[in-house]
Amino acid sequence: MSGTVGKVITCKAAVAWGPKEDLKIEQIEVAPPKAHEVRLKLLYTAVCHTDAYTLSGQDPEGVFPVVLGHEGGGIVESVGEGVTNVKPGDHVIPLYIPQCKECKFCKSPKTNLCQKVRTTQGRGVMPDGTVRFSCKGKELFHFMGCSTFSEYTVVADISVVAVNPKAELDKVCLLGCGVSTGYGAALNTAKVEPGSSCAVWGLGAVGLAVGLGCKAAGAKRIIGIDVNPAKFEVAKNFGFTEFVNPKDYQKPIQEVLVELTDGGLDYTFECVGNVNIMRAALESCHKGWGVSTIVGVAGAGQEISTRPFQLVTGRVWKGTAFGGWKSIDSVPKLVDEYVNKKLPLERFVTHNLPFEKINESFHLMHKGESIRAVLKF
Ligand SMILES: NC(=O)C1=CN([C@@H]2O[C@H](COP(=O)(O)OP(=O)(O)OC[C@H]3O[C@@H](n4cnc5c(N)ncnc54)[C@H](O)[C@@H]3O)[C@@H](O)[C@H]2O)C=CC1
Ligand SMILES: N[C@@H](CCC(=O)N[C@@H](CSC=O)C(=O)NCC(=O)O)C(=O)O
Ligand SMILES: [Zn+2]
Ligand SMILES: [Zn+2]
Repeated sequence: MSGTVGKVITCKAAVAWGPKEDLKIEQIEVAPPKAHEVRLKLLYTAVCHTDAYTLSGQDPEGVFPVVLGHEGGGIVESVGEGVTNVKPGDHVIPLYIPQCKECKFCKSPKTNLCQKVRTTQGRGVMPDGTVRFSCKGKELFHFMGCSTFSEYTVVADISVVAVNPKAELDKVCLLGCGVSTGYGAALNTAKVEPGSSCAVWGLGAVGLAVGLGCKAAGAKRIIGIDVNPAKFEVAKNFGFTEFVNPKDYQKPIQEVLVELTDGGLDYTFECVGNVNIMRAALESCHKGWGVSTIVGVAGAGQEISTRPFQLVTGRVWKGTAFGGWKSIDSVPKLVDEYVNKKLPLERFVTHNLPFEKINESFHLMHKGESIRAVLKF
């Protein structure tokens, strides 16, 4: 049995003390897991745009001080009473959408949005309403049920899954959010069909993973749209067949795309988090059957709009969270897809950095220079 079991662990974490501030590397205390909780030692984490969104102060659920992070890979250090799904030593991925298998959402095949701990998770606390982190005498909030920007974290047992130990954690950590989300948006939410035409706004990790999903589904045309043309060369490696930069056109991008595709696309995806692009993506869809999927997360107070006629005439507006994957059932299968060389996670890793350089990872993302920077503890 490990010498840390049942004890408070002091370790390194990147603390967000307030919105818009750089994260600060601090020594924090991590309490032992309570019943139905698991304490993990994270080995790797990456930064998703949603971490930056919450840090920007635009997230209505954002609370500070907080330990952000939700794309991670690690090893179970200890488990609380009643935990049966994982054990110390297991290689695991924390899950921001849990799967309790008991709530009505879990029992429905129509959704992956388990609601068992959603309320407490949104308030930044564990299911019993308390936190496991402290620093300099102050309590720190949890984030998205994961808080992977810490060497050790505590999560609910339904928010963690064991994966094939042969899979490198510095790659499969990406399945905790961005890659799974984009891939599933195409396969599960939109259900892209063979021979179809697709367009994806935002060629970050999420949008590039949509490209892989569209390709896996047999799409014929996959158009990548970004205002940073440096993304186009990279995206050729993710199934994209052609590219459009909205800055190259005077007219609305939906008009450009409808002309380019003989009346519109079969499937479009918004992976930026901009409500004007969400509208353009819907209006770029083909009359009668085009499906537009919102993946990006828009800031507090933002609303989408379009003429209802767009829907009356057969376009469909959808959205996806974690690509529609029921997390505990699906993440181990996605890990196996990586191990079997079907899902090329290594293509998303543009930088490997020590954990202490986490602020650089945010800067690289904002400058459009990284797809994912994987941080090593
Ligand atoms: N629904 C869900 O479950 C999830 C949603 N997200 C959201 O997906 C979005 C993308 O996340 P990441 O790929 O991590 O971000 P990222 O920052 O790596 O990529 C965003 C891309 O959008 C491009 N972009 C920015 N403005 C644009 C514009 N006006 N037109 C076209 N392209 C533009 C950027 O150049 C960049 O390539 C974020 O909003 C994030 O919060 C992320 C993960 C899960
Ligand atoms: N807290 C935000 C909502 C943020 C959001 O939409 N999150 C996505 C995941 S983004 C991952 O990187 C999501 O899955 N949402 C489902 C959920 O139940 O939160 C707000 O309050 O607007
Ligand atoms: Zn559930
Ligand atoms: Zn994310």
